[in-house]
Amino acid sequence: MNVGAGRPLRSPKAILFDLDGTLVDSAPDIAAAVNELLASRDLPPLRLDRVKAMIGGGVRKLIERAFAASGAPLLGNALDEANRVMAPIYRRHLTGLTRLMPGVREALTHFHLGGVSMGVATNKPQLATREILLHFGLTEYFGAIVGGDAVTYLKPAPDALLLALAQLGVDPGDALLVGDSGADLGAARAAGMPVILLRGGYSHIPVEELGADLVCDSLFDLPSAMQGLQADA
Ligand SMILES: O=C(O)COP(=O)(O)O
Ligand SMILES: [Mg+2]
Repeated sequence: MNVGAGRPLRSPKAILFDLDGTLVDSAPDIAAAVNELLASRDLPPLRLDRVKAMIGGGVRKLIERAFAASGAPLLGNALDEANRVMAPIYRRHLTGLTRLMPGVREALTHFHLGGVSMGVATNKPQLATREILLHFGLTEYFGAIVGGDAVTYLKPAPDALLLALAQLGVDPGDALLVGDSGADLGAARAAGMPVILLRGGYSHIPVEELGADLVCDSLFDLPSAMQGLQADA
């Protein structure tokens, strides 16, 4: 565990959540969007597990990885153009196949009742993020919702986390990030926040190997895992 991480890990003033792979299992919708884009270029579909490993770096990075994996890498203007074509496709595949990750409502209710401020900091575009949270009736839990297009640099840069915390009025040292990937880990470290990573998300590296302050099986376990931390941790 990181020095100084103990108190905000046990009783943070604010918790920021990643979206894809943390609050929602959105990979089936994202794969549907990617495969529709690939089909429009006469390329065969990618399997869900392959697309999962491409999620977490924003939509442009997803497209870049998908075309590279399909043997048709895109660079510069061609990637920009594919990104433009993807935008309306992506918006049609936000909630049809997407489900909440286990324990989301329980964890959000728990922290809400405990007076903890909450926000979302994701590399997914802002409007898509809002639409998904609205679909699942979760918007009201969050005092800040920051998407990847609301900041200059995506996670692992700290920008989205710092903007969300500024909106919540909480210092990074009093807050905690819950995520599923190396991008989340990097962003939290750059922002000076402790980080809990969940198993079962979209990290292509086992989360135990990423160096988080704590690793949990799911959001079901999060409150008890936090309470179980030693007072002097
Ligand atoms: O759009 C993505 O790459 C997913 O973003 P997230 O894991 O930061 O929510
Ligand atoms: Mg994620």
